[in-house]
Amino acid sequence: MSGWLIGVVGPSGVGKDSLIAALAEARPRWQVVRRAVTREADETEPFEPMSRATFDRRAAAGNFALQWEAHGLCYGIPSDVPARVRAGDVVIANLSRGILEDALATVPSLIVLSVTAPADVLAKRLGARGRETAEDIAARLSRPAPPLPEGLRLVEVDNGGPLERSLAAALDGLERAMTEGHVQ
Ligand SMILES: Nc1ncnc2c1ncn2[C@@H]1O[C@H](COP(=O)(O)OP(=O)(O)O)[C@@H](O)[C@H]1O
Ligand SMILES: O=P(O)(O)OC[C@H]1O[C@H](OP(=O)(O)OP(=O)(O)O)[C@H](O)[C@@H]1O
Repeated sequence: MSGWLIGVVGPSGVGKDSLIAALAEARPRWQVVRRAVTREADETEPFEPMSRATFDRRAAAGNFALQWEAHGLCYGIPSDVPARVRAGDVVIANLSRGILEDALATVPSLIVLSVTAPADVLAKRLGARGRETAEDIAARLSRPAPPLPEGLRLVEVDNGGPLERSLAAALDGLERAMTEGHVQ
């Protein structure tokens, strides 16, 4: 039986990486994708940091199943992800809303976990996270939200409240979507 790709999307600061870490702790068999990102390593997310030149070389060599640019950075999802999902693994990745059509074409057993929170909460969280400058935070907050494509298996979670509540809602929605997906 095929596994699943859980694509976690939502605006900067909404809590995608926090929710991904909580999901992985709650479901130890679910595997978190280590993205390639053209940014210095930091504590917010376990990604593979690399230069733009290395990223471009890896992309040309076919090392990414999905790739995109946002916030002046390049992001890549390793090329083994589709095979891992076909082999039955449940794999979680922090994705851009702009590449979901590509993601669905690449991994048909995709479930999108869309995370939301009010704008004032996002601003406060990005400030507290302290990864970006004030200027970068303003740019992230003013970036228009790419629309979600039609026809996705979609689970929506409001992370405006405590993370534990969002985790419970996400687990419930994701496990329902997995059960429904497999009986179709
Ligand atoms: N439910 C929550 N309540 C309070 N703070 C949160 C919650 N979810 C995330 N945070 C905090 O908000 C900041 C941004 O979260 P993060 O997971 O990095 O978001 P994203 O990956 O979507 O940019 C972090 O400092 C994180 O600890
Ligand atoms: O097209 P969008 O849906 O707006 O998403 C664009 C990018 O923003 C997030 O990046 P990143 O992980 O660098 O930032 P974040 O942790 O602050 O969300 C997300 O993971 C995407 O890579």
